[in-house]
Amino acid sequence: MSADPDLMLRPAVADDVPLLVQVMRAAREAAPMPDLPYADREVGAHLAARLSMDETWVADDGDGPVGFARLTGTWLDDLYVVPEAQRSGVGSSLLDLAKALRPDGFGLWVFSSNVPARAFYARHGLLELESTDGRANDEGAPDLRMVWAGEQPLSYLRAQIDEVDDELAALLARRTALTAAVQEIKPVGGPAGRDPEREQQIAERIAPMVPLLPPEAVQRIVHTIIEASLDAAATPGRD
Ligand SMILES: O=C(O)C(=O)C[C@]1(C(=O)O)C=C[C@@H](O)C=C1
Repeated sequence: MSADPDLMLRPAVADDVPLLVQVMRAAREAAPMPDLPYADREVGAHLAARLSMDETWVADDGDGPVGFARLTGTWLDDLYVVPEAQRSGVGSSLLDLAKALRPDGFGLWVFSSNVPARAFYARHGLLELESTDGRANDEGAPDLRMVWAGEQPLSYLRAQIDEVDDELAALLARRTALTAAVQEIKPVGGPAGRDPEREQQIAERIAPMVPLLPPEAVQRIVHTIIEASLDAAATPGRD
């Protein structure tokens, strides 16, 4: 649907903050997501403090804010539209603005339960890249990281792959060192003398944490890592 012709997108000012708190609260209460775990005063103080650090944009229909978006350098941290103005193009206008302001792409977190918001972002070309059990967010509710991969999506996604590969390399280094340490106290005699039962337990324990891979694939990866680590531990002068 096309947006209200009177709709204006403008940078937020300090006077907007109390109304933005109301927009956020109304939007959250109407959506299938956890309640906001803060008082209005705390939300207002946070938004006010972020005004000078982030880019906060208000969607104003002439009678005041009906939605707003808050962008950091790489995240769309808030995008809220009051229930009465939803499905009228306000959210799309704010999201299009975010894309124009961050042509290299951005990420956002959405609660897994918020199926309408996930569908809205998917319709606008965002990808779901990661899910969590919610332990790390203030609401303790499962969430998803979605990204808009920007105008050069291959570059954006490759940069994300490089970041994850750095983490994988660090984990691989730690794990290889642990396999070598176990060999010091309980030699299995190199790749030939492995403990298949223990390796099976490891693969079965972690497979559910990698739902996008079949359990057999996780098992192959675990075995490959252990084999290579045992090889390295048995090869003098590698470290
Ligand atoms: O847990 C052990 O007994 C180990 O030797 C460690 C380890 C591993 O790296 O996880 C290595 C070889 C065995 O086949 C099983 C597991």
